[in-house]
Amino acid sequence: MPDLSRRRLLTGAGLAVGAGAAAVAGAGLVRQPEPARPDPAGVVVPFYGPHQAGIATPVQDRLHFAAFDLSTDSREEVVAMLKAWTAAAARMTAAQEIGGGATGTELAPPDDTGEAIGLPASRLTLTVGFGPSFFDKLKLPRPDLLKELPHFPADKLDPARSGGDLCVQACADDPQVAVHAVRNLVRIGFGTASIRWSQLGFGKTSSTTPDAQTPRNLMGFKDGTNNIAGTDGRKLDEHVWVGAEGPEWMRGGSYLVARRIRMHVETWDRSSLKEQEDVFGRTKREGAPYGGAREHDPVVLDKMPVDAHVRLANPAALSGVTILRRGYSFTDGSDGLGRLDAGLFFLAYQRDPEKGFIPIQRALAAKDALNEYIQHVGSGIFACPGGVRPGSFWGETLLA
Ligand SMILES: C=CC1=C(C)c2cc3[nH]c(cc4nc(cc5[nH]c(cc1n2)c(C)c5CCC(=O)O)C(CCC(=O)O)=C4C)c(C)c3C=C
Ligand SMILES: [Fe+2]
Repeated sequence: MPDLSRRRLLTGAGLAVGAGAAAVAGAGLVRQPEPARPDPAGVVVPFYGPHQAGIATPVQDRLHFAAFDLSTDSREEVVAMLKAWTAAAARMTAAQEIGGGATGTELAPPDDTGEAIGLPASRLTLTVGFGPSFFDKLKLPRPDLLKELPHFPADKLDPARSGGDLCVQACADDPQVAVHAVRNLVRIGFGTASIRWSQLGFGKTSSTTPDAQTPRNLMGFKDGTNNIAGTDGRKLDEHVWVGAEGPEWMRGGSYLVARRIRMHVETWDRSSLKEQEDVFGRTKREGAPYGGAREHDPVVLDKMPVDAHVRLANPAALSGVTILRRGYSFTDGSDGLGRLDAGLFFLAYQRDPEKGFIPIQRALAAKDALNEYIQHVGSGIFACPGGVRPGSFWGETLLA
């Protein structure tokens, strides 16, 4: 017998589908989340807080990232959708079914699609961002720092995998939980926003937990060694969280750059170990920087080849420029030419893209030895607002 939280109630998520999200908000029917239930397995990441979860949160194993386009220029409809999304997100991240649940009445489609019934929260986080076109479509003032990214040499961006008015980053330790969350947000958004492109990811390629073992990317190298730790409040404040310089709704938020980077793994696999290590300036097995013996030994730039990836991207080479990386590997089948469509879905959070991704990518695009083996094929930039308080909704201070 389902508990009270799973019984059918008249709710925002249910009404948003078909009747339109605006009707939900107007009628004030968005149900607030229930008090958190005991979490013996420690798998619930709190949804509310000064920052959105999913940025400094220890990186989960799986990703489902989705970029959406608005199908309306009505602010009221977008507000209604964001209210319904927020209410659903608060429930899904606590392993609660949304709306009237997955098995409400026989006579209507269930509010919750049901594939997460019985699954733990799996550390699900849902993080929302607004792209530059969101502001243009809704005639809202765009934050000064949210500009379309410049073109970088060798970019081969596919418009069908780039841009988007909004994005949702769903991360969880169980892929079914992440996919369920995005699917249900898509369903709620029907008529207001639709998916433009999406990306599944696995095998996190960046760690934000320095004590944990550093994960490896599909080139076989440890990735995330020199990253900002999610516990390093000073560095997060300096490089990731927007402060008083931003519009109020962005305080405690961050700018997200997403890049779908294809790896030519077949070419890579035919290169010598020496060539592979020279490309990064680190050893393959240990991940030690050239000139050092252990993974976390200090990076000494002039011990590395001049075009080594790490030498070019290290803050010491770029007047201190630092980002928080949160990428995932992907393998999306093959390309019809006998090659895997595999690579890195690169996600980076920063306080200011002009002092983060952009200068690093300019340096890498100009002379990174890695360029022979990769190609940037998708791109997006999004302003992720600060955290959500109980009773508020994603972007409230921007839109309300
Ligand atoms: C614009 C930013 C970056 C892009 C794009 C990027 C792509 C990319 N990186 C790897 C693999 C590794 N990157 C490593 C370090 C590293 N990379 C960036 C930035 C971008 N990478 C930074 C800022 C750093 C840290 C540099 C430092 O401070 O020393 C490493 C080494 C291990 C580590 O520190 O994480 C690897 C390996 C790939 C495969 C890739 C594109 C497909
Ligand atoms: Fe890198």
